[in-house]
Amino acid sequence: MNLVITPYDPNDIPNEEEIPLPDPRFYEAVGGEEGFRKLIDDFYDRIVESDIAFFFPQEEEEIEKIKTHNGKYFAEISGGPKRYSEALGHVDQIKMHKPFSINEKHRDEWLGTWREVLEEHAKAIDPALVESYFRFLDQYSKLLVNRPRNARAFEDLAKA
Ligand code: HEM
Repeated sequence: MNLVITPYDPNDIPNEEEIPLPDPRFYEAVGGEEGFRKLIDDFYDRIVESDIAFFFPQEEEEIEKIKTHNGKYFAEISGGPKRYSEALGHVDQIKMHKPFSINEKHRDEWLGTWREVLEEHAKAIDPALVESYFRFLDQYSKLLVNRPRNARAFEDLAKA
């Protein structure tokens, strides 16, 4: 499987409506509810150990909530049940991510973490399905970068 992180270019941001959703067969291919939950568990377990851990709560209980809540979103976009939108309606993810100052390095780390998870758990799946999921994340994450790369990071300011 070929999971490509395309470079972030502030002058070439995709239109949200034009980003193709992942192939809806991805959810079942990865093992439905149980299989998908394993992906999500592994993703957030790695995130809290990653270079972007500072964005996320560290308490076990809070991470559990995030796994359950955010997992519904990622399952839904992959062809799973529409539990996220049933609970919340339409959520503007760009607005939702505004409180977090995300730069392109953070995006790389976030996508790199997903790539590790997929390479580990989705080895046996049709690569085209996995690639369609990753391509969505790669494109959509460009909309969530909201801070220039060379801006002083919050974590640096906190250290100063
Ligand atoms: C670019 C790197 C990204 C960073 C650093 C990031 C960071 C965060 C943080 C800190 C939160 C709040 C804590 C939490 O609930 O998890 C969050 C929530 C969330 N993120 Fe991201 N995110 C990124 C990319 C994405 C992408 C590409 C998507 C979707 C394709 C996404 C979907 C979500 C969702 C669904 C939530 C929960 C929103 C809600 O409260 O309902 N994130 N993200």
